[in-house]
Amino acid sequence: MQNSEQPKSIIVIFGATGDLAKRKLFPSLFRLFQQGSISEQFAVVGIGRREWSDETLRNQVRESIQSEIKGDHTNLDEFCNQFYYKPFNVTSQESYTDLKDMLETLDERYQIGGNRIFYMAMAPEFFGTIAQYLKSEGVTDTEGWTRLVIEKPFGHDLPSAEKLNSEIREAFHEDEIYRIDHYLGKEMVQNIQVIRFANAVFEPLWNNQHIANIQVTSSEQLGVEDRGGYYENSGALRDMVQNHLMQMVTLLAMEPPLRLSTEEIRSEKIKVLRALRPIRNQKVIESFVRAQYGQGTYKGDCVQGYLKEKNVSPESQTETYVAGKLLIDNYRWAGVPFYIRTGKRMAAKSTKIVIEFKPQPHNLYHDKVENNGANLLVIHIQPDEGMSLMLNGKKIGTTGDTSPVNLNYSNNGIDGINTPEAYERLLYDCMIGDATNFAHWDEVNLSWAYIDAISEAWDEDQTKLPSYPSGSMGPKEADELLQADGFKWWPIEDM
Ligand SMILES: NC(=O)C1=CN([C@@H]2O[C@H](COP(=O)(O)OP(=O)(O)OC[C@H]3O[C@@H](n4cnc5c(N)ncnc54)[C@H](OP(=O)(O)O)[C@@H]3O)[C@@H](O)[C@H]2O)C=CC1
Ligand SMILES: O=C1O[C@H](COP(=O)(O)O)[C@@H](O)[C@H](O)[C@H]1O
Repeated sequence: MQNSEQPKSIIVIFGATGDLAKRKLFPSLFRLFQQGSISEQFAVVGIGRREWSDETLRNQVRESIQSEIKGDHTNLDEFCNQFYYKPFNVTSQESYTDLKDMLETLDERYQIGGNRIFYMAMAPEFFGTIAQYLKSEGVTDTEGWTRLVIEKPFGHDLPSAEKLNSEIREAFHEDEIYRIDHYLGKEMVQNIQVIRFANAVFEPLWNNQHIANIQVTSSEQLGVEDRGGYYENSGALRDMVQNHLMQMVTLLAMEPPLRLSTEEIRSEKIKVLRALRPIRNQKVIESFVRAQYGQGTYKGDCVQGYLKEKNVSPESQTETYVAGKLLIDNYRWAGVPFYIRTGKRMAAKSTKIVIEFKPQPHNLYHDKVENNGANLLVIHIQPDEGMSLMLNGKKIGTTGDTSPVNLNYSNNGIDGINTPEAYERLLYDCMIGDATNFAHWDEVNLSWAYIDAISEAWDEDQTKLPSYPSGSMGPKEADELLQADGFKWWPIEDM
């Protein structure tokens, strides 16, 4: 990645002693630094309660980079020396005055011009308090720009998201708020728009005349690991569907924006969410399947079911798997189901989008093959990145039969390097003030409204949660969801 603009700013990380900072933020900042994508006029201030010194934080940053980034570590010391640490409890108002003084000193030292990013890498219950103290104690009062980066989850449901939003809006304008959805930083998620809007062959077919259904799968092999406490209050619906899967659906379904500006793109995505057919009560039960992983296998080893995981109630009704059918009530998509599914402890770690085109009105080859293979466009989000187009060709030989042909394009080998980490792009976008790949409040609001109706129906439904064996692709109920419409899930493991 080569960026022409070299933004300068102080990045204040609330939660710098935590897991996210260590695994994602420090390595991403280092990559940007190494590429020259951020100017040398930057400083990072880490905050946590631990009584660390600047030196302790710098050592942590160094270790995190050495373990996360293989290869070139040139300029690592230079990079680490621009990190500073301030221990305080974020609920203590007085500490913000010291923070303000510290930032002013660093601003002067590195000639940053008052630009500040406040990154909330902490539990969400602190977001509102931090934002309010940043404002009341004058930390946001600078000559330059100030931006707030908010990690997920953005609320637990619509009312809590509204409350959080109104708290942070007292201190920051909407255009200063960057709500992270790390899927929006993934290479191939960003490529959805390009595939659609830069190819004359796809856009004319991108509608209910030609598309039979769209399937979005994001499966994981890992279980909840040590996040049982968080996951018990979340479940797959809130953890993955409300944000990542809904975002992918909006990108697939949106109309072409007037231009590629943040406002125009967001406006089209919001229209998709507004067009979602609302579902309640029995309709939820018919359109959405939830399930929990049971005992099974993971990479050949026997693993326990969800109910035996750490910090999980043995009676838990929390879903670790969701499959659902969304309908979008507009001219383009009337009658086209968007099927989504996500789960933990599934057969593969994979995120893929399959666009299944309608069959031709008449099969000229009916005397040789009853049905030609379906034409599929597959967008490979991860772990492999690329796309493939499943067509039909003539079977080699004299029979004249048709046979499937797979046109495959893979990003993976192109530059011989991995594509940038999602966090790397998103941090850079925030520094240059590009909010396109962050969620606007209206998107969050509309997706919570849709999700809340599902959780309400599930809360009232007394039926026992179906189980699926760890290492499988989910429960049979998810297959039945598509069979009822005459479709099937396309296998994602071997596409
Ligand atoms: N980890 C990940 O991969 C992902 C995390 N997220 C989100 O990012 C956020 C952070 O997650 P994660 O890093 O895993 O969490 P951790 O529990 O690892 O870290 C929490 C951080 O908050 C700090 N902290 C807690 N209470 C206070 C306080 N009162 N005052 C000051 N600092 C405090 C801790 O510092 P100390 O202990 O020193 O006080 C620590 O640095 C969460 O919102 C999570 O949902 C989102 C996606 C992925
Ligand atoms: O946001 C989350 O995403 C991860 C999956 O992310 P991916 O980039 O590895 O696909 C998921 O494991 C986690 O539960 C969820 O909070």
